[in-house]
Amino acid sequence: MKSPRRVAFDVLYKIETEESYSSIAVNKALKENNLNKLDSSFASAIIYGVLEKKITLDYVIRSFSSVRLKKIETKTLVILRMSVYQMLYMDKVPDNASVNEAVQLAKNLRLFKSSGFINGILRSISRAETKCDLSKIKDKTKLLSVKYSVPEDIIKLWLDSYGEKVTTHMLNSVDGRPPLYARVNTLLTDEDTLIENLREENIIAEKSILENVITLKNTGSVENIKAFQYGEFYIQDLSSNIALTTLSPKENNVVYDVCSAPGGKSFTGAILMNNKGKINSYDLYEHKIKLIYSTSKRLEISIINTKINDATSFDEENVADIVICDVPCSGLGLLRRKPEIRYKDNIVNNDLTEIQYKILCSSANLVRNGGKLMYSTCTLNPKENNLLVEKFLSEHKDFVGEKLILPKNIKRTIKENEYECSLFPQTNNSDGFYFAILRKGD
Ligand SMILES: C[S@@+](CC[C@H](N)C(=O)[O-])C[C@H]1O[C@@H](n2cnc3c(N)ncnc32)[C@H](O)[C@@H]1O
Repeated sequence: MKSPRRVAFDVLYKIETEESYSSIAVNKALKENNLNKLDSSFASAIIYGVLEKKITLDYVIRSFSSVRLKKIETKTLVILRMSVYQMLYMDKVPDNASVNEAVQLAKNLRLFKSSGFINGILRSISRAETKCDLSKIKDKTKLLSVKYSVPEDIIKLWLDSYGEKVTTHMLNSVDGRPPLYARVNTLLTDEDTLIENLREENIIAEKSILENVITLKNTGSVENIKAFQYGEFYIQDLSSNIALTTLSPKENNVVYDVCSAPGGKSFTGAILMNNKGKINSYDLYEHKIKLIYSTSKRLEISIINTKINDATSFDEENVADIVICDVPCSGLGLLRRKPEIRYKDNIVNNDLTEIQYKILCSSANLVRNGGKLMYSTCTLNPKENNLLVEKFLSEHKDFVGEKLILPKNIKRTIKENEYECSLFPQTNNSDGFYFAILRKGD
């Protein structure tokens, strides 16, 4: 059986070399290696911690290494990061233990030449009074980047777009595991009964700041929970729930959800519509469409029709009361949930805006006169959000921004047009998210 450190190493090496998603790689590795609860949480803490703190850890390694970071081969670097992470952030692990374990791991991986190098660097870090000395960094963007382990181009984007106060609050909130939110399926149960049922299964379930959205802890694998199997809830972040509650679809509406998989916004729409009316849920990929179909069945939702379609064009004859346009995006609002996203190349200067704009324009043709169009992303980048919607409104004079009435308890972080809202993790404890609601003139 593999040790938790070895499992953590395998996952981190895989993410580093194959661009796997952390949550998928972690769940798979924990299941395959049959680690007990304690070892699983130790391995997960190292994996997520190293991913979150990679830039900071590399800064420390660079300060103590005679070899340039780029010249250190990947397996050795991963072992160094794991050990430095334990020394810097895991108080319960004595430095000596983390160094010895790192050297042993290197030997187990037959990295005999590197084990001396690893031992040397780690021993000097462990002896140093100040392990991470940021005082030498004079540039503000670089300092924030190393301190919070977020690449400089993202820091620069946020400083320029949202200012220093909002950016530092956001950076302070991107570490650690985010809350796990679940939407109550009020077609089948109510919030209090579901919480009680979950507590009977030893799950810590609590109300959130939004009605019918609860937080879950101590779940283990969600698919094994009885209330989940009975269709009484599904996992959906607070941010999407805020957007859908604000959009407020009504019974007997016709709704088109043009980029819908895995289906969260369609399900919440159907529940708010009391399973009366019609929702067409489109997506580009068949395997993703199948997921919507199977979850609808579990939730006993009958008004969703799934269709494969490229949302840059439609051949629908009928128009809808509401069109939801939740486009593919750079995902900068998800740094807490998927820490590895931040290190992708060109995440800020991406070329997604072209397809996002195309999808928004083709979706606009599906809205009836007087109907609503919601544009949303899970990113915090004005180019994909505010500026794109501003351009749309300037080129589509038949649409106007609709004043948003946010649900009770939900607070804005920055001043924006009244038809749009950027949600920041530090304010409502949601993922970062953006949505705008536009109405087509009668
Ligand atoms: C942000 S996700 C949607 C999440 C979904 N609305 C929810 O709440 O569960 C974006 C989706 O757009 C789909 N997509 C990407 N390009 C597309 C296109 N050209 N046409 C339709 N769907 C597309 C992706 O497959 C992905 O499922």
